[in-house]
Amino acid sequence: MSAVLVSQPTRDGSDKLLEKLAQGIEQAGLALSDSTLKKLMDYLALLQKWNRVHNLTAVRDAEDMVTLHLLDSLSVLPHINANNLLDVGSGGGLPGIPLAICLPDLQVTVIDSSQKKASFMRQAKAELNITNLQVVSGRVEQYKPAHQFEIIISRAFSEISLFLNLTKHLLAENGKWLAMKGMYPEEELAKTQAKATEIIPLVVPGLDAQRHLVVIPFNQAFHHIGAA
Ligand SMILES: C[S@@+](CC[C@H](N)C(=O)[O-])C[C@H]1O[C@@H](n2cnc3c(N)ncnc32)[C@H](O)[C@@H]1O
Repeated sequence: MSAVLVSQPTRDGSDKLLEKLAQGIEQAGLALSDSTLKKLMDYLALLQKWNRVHNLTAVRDAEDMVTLHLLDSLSVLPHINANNLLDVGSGGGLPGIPLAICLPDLQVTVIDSSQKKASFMRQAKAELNITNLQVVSGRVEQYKPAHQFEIIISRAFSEISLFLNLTKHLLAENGKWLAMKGMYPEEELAKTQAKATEIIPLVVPGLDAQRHLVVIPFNQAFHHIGAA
């Protein structure tokens, strides 16, 4: 009797992506529940789906999205200690949406001047039921919210000095700006009189490229900007 070859059931792509995400989260020293991981995966699937038609991000490969978008966004998680946060120029929701998913007690506002990107973020909020997420469509320098923010963050938005200037009316007096950067941003820092109190190297599992988080408290920047 000839041997019967029984093939292993193949894991579908979403299993592999979930495994990659779970491993990265563990390597980053973060502890997230299974339901949070699932929501992050649902967000990724939605981003991929919309990206096919609406060109929300240049990163197209799903595995790259796990590293370059989810794990990169979540690398700042240990540095978020606030009640509310504004993510400026959030695009497809990065880093704001992953942060909102992982920190349900944090009120997250995401703003983008592109209607198309804001529509996607509204869809993500509705489909994934992210109740602590507010989506604003418009230019941040014209944004007039009812309250100021304890943290204003941006990734791939602008040089540090412009980021501070466009958002100075939005930061609470005890608040801080967090600028997510690649290489140590020596030139950008030289161009602003605002003082970064910390420049924290970020570790993104699976990524060799450098990442830095620039921390600028309100009281280290406001007077310089105001005087400019
Ligand atoms: C390079 S994308 C970065 C998107 C996202 N933060 C990321 O890391 O993938 C910059 C985003 O900033 C938005 N943007 C540019 N100027 C803006 C402004 N003045 N106010 C609000 N959003 C702005 C653009 O529409 C774009 O989506």
